This record gives sequence, C-alpha cells and structure tokens, in this order.
Amino acid sequence: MSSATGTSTVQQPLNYRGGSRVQPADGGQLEDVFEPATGRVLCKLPCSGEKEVDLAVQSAKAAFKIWSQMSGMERCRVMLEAARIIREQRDEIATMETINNGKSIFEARVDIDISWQCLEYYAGLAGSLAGEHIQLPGGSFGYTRREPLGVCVGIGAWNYPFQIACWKSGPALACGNAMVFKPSPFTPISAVKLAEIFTEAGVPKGLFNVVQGGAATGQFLCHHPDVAKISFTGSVPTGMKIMEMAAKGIKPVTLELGGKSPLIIFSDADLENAVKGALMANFLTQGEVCCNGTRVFVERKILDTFTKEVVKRTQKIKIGDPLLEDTRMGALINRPHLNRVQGFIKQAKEQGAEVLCGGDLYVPDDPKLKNGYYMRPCVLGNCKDDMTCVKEEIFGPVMAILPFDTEEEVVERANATKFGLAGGVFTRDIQKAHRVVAALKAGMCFINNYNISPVELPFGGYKSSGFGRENGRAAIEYYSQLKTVCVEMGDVESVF
Ligand SMILES: NC(=O)C1=CN([C@@H]2O[C@H](COP(=O)(O)OP(=O)(O)OC[C@H]3O[C@@H](n4cnc5c(N)ncnc54)[C@H](O)[C@@H]3O)[C@@H](O)[C@H]2O)C=CC1
Ligand SMILES: C[N+](C)(C)CCCC(=O)O
Repeated sequence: MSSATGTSTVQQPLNYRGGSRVQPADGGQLEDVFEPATGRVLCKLPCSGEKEVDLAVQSAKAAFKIWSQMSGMERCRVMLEAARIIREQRDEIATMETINNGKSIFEARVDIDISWQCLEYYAGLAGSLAGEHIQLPGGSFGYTRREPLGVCVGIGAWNYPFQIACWKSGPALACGNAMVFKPSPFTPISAVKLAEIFTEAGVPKGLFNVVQGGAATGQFLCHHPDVAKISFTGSVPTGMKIMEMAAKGIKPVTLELGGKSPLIIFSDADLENAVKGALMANFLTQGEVCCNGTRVFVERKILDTFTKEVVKRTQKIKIGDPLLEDTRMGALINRPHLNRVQGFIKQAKEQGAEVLCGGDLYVPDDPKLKNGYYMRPCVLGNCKDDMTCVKEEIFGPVMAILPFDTEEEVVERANATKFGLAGGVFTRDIQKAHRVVAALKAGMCFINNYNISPVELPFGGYKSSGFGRENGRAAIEYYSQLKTVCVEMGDVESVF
C-alpha cells in the first residue's frame, strides 16, 4: 500500500483462512471500499457467503485442536512475537489504518501502540491462567480448570479497525481459543494484516481467520453451529440482533455498543485540564468513538469561562489530509455518515441549540481532498436534556454543553439515559470525585482525564451499552469456561 493520500489501491485478497490470503469461495456482492480523505474507491470488496464462512470456521476448528493443547507459556511466546512485529511495523499499519478510516496518522499510531500493548498484556496472562484446588472431607478434593471455549467470532466496527481486532483476539487467543474475525465492510484492510502477523509469529495455520462482508456474512457467522462465542462491537440495534441469533444457539456474547456519556466539570476543577479533557472526550477519531463524553455538564459558575476556552481550542483543531503530521482531525468514515451527522446538527438548531463553533462542512484547499468527508468540529450551547442532540448518539465531532447547579442534580441528569458506557468527572475535591463516579451508572469512569485506554483496565458498558468486558483480567472470564473436577479418595457411599 502506498503511503500518500490519494494514491493507494488494494489488490491482494482480503479474506484470510488456513494461514493465507484467499478469495472467498463464494464471494457474491461487491462493496466499494472508500478512502475517506479523498472519496476515492480503494477496492471492491467481495462479501463472503455461507460456504466461505463455513470454510473459515472449519479452518479455525482445526487450528484450535493444536493451540488449545499448548501450555499458556507456549502461547505467551507466540503472542509476544506478534506484539513485537506489530511494534516493528507500527508506522506501516498506522498508515493503512489512516488511509482506510480517515483518522489522523497521529492518532492511528496511538491506536497501533494500544494494539500491541493489548497482545503483550494477554501474552503475559496466558502463562498465569490457572484453576483452584479445594479440599473436601476425608482427603477428597476438587479442582477447577480454566478451559477455552472453541471457535470465537469477532465482529468489528469501523472506528478502530485494527485495535478492535486486537482487543478481541488478544484475550481469545491467550485463553486457547481460535477466532474468525469479520471487520466492518467499510474498513476491511488492517485486520488481514493482523492475520498475517499472527501467522508470521507462529500461530497454527487457521487460528485467526478473516471473513469479509456486511450483515449477511455476520449472520452466517452467528448462526454457525460450530461457533462457541460471539464478541461484537457496533450499534445497539445490531447488538440486539446478535443477541437474538446467539440465543438460538445458546452462545455467550460480549456486546460493546454505543453511548451518550456524561462528562461533569465542577467549578473547582483545574480549568486547563478540564478543557483538554472535554476535547479528548469529544474529538478523537472525528468524534466516532463509542465512549465519548458528548454531554458535557458544566457547573454554572464557570460556564462562560469554560465554554469560551473550549470553543477557542476547538476552532484551532487542524483539519485536513490525515496523513500529514500536524493534522489532528481527518475525514469521517463515509458520505452517508457525514450526512447523518449534519442532519443531527440541523435538528439541534431547529430545537433551539446554538452552534458556538463548527458544524459546517470543511473543504480543504488541496484539490485531491475535495471529495473527502470533512466537517468542522462543533460545540453546541443552549442545550436542553430533551433535545435529540443530547439524547442520541451522533458519532461525529459534536459536543453538547449543559449547565448544572448542584451535584445531586447533575448525577440524576447524567444517569437519565438508556446508555451506560462511560462517564467522567473533573474536580479537585477527591471525596466528590469518588462519590460522583460511584453514583454514575456507567461501566468505564474517568476522574480528571478522559478516553485514555490502558489495556490493563476492563472496558465495557452498563444498560443498553452492552455487557461483558474487554481488556484487563476481566476479559479472561468472557473467553474461557470453568471445569470443576471432583475427586473421590475413599469409597463410594451409595444411597442404593
Ligand atoms: N460502539 C462502537 O464502538 C460503535 C458504535 N457504532 C454506532 O453504530 C452506528 C452505525 O455504524 P455501523 O458500522 O453501521 O454499525 P453496525 O452495528 O451496523 O455494524 C457493526 C458490525 O456489525 C456487522 N453487522 C451489521 N448487521 C449485522 C447483522 N445483522 N448480523 C451480524 N453482523 C452484522 C457490520 O457489518 C459491522 O461489522 C454508528 O453511527 C454508531 O452510532 C458504530 C461503530 C462503533
Ligand atoms: C480507544 N478509545 C478509548 C478512545 C476508544 C475505544 C472504544 C471504541 O471502540 O470506540
């Protein structure tokens, strides 16, 4: 892949099975894959049908037999090697991610760092997976074994294509599972690179496979009788469908869904950090982040000062060619999504919100970028809790500012949502900080920062934002099952 905006095309097959890139056995419908920065077509993606999905699952099943018999330390060594290769090829992978997703190269490099750190972390845990030994009367005893599930399916979204593939395959492989991964059809490219890296690192051929396609391909995966688990990142409506399909096969699911998270700024906060935190909470990856703190509640005493500073910094964000070193905001994923975000802003205005900055389309001077999907990051003032822009996930660079007066009031308003993915608080008062996050009904809470992703910390939602956890030790629970073995050391005392 070339490394200049507007010059790349993708020729190689994008499915991966049995340790090689392959064309799907029954590739039907072709989907255009776009370069968001220019609007050019990068490639035509053949969507995999039932036969290809079955071949990928069978390939994973064969590899599972070998991988699941290896010790944790043996798996650890292979995964560490994969992490090392990713680190070595960081810039190349980040470039691929930027070309396909539209996010700035600066951010894509951070995503790739989080990705190799994830594999490194789970490599470390692989060697320490263990059960318990429990003593019973008369010298009898029991023990537990933590065993893999089998073939796990990962279905990814388009906002963090490589990172999502690592967040799912890291814990899955560490526990001894195999995986079939389906990226979003908008961002099919980098997951195949991950598959090649796993093979180079020494996983058995077929351990990590990639099938490409959209909803139909995803459905074949979810219904496949040999699939043991589904881990999904994406929207709430699709999450509901995944759960329904999984229910039919009694398959466990992990759901990482959307959010409309609150970020609460108290008047005693360090203003500089709070402003930086609000920008981090809203404008990474053009605002296309599930855990974004898009409802920014600001204590009325500092509303004007805070808002002025946020607007000033937002207007300074450099938009444009995502492969340029100083760009901090690239292009949104595609034209329909850009239109959808624009629609939310129009509706916000109609409902009485005030656009304090941005929200309009951005047309870069560079002629090759003129068909890209750019907009200026937007800050909305005069917002009310019942406006659509405050209730619905926009998934674009749109921050809503909402004043509040008391702690009790803000906690109640922060929790008045169907979502519960994340939340944040900025204050210098440590008791207040812990009290408020304890009251937030959200799975991932930040104090005096926002949207950082240490892989050591579990990540996942409450309420409609899903369940199950990625990252941290917690994810092991969701990619393994516990076997109990009861051992009799005496004679059988029969009832009969
Ligand atoms: N929680 C998160 O990180 C994300 C949330 N979203 C939210 O979802 C909205 C739409 O984005 P999409 O990518 O269209 O999300 P989506 O939920 O439609 O798609 C996510 C993944 O699920 C697959 N999929 C779609 N329908 C399926 C089905 N019936 N069975 C199996 N797999 C299926 C897609 O091909 C893709 O790989 C965004 O605007 C945003 O609100 C999107 C991306 C990430
Ligand atoms: C990396 N981070 C925390 C900014 C976002 C990760 C969650 C997502 O997939 O949207």
